[in-house]
Amino acid sequence: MVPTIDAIIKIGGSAITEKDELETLKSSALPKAFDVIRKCRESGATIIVVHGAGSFGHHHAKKFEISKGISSSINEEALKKKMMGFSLTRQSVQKVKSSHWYEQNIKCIKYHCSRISWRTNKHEPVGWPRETICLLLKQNFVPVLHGDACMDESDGFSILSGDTIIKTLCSHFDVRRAVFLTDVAGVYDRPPSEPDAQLLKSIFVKDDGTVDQVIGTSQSKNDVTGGMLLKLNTATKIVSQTRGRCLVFVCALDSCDSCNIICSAESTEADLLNTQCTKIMMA
Ligand SMILES: Nc1ncnc2c1ncn2[C@@H]1O[C@H](COP(=O)(O)OP(=O)(O)OP(=O)(O)O)[C@@H](O)[C@H]1O
Ligand SMILES: C=C(C)CCOP(=O)(O)O
Repeated sequence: MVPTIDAIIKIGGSAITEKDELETLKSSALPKAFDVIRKCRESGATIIVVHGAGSFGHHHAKKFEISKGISSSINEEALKKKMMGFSLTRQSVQKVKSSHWYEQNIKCIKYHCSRISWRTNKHEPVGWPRETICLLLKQNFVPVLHGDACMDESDGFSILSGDTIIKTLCSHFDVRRAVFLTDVAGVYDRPPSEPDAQLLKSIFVKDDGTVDQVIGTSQSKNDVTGGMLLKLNTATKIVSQTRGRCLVFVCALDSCDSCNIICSAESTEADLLNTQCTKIMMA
């Protein structure tokens, strides 16, 4: 049986870390994330949490070019360096401390995206721990997952983003909402740092999976998973592959609307009119 998930929540690396500073958490952000998760649980929602890596993971992955995989002509010295980079990337992601998650009394289990549990081929997941996630949900735990450096069947190594994990979960489970919590209010028509950037309240996905709006994006200099562009591609794929059954939202972690967006079961257009977020849905 396909489990129904009320919401998959991405706690973005931009929201919980300083992406330009190596391995730096935003001290006030994790409590906010736990607050959101706790409130969703109190509302009775079945949720899965995926956290981003931010300044944990991306820096090492970039330095050692992990997402380029292992070239067939690589020499022994370069291979050694690559393997060290793979290991450092994975160790770095683990530093977004496991203990934080279960100390919060939310019944979360952080499930590491280990080499064995998630495998990719050409950077797309081909093996993942479906049964374990189903078992955690059945036992009323909140599975907490994250992206990582993974083994790739074609390229040796790959970088698997939490956003891609969410896309995979949405194509195998009956997910009603995917909510990306970041450090900005939603998707803007251009990078929010640019003058006159406008928040887009809605993005409509056409039958062919494309969107009409022209959206300019940028990404942090250390980002190896594509920044807002990957998020937008992921969001449109989720909406089109579920034929709009799963709604996607992008919203700020510190928005007072985030719990409403995640938990209110059937919030209407009108309910969301005054919320600061972007809703991505079928045209
Ligand atoms: N058009 C845009 N609309 C909104 N944000 C944008 C846009 N272009 C660039 N950005 C930047 O994208 C960032 C959010 O995307 P990012 O990929 O960093 O999210 P994340 O999921 O929080 O990060 P991570 O991948 O580390 O988990 C914001 O900090 C914002 O400045
Ligand atoms: C960079 C790594 C290790 C993967 C995490 O990707 P994210 O979820 O896009 O932050």
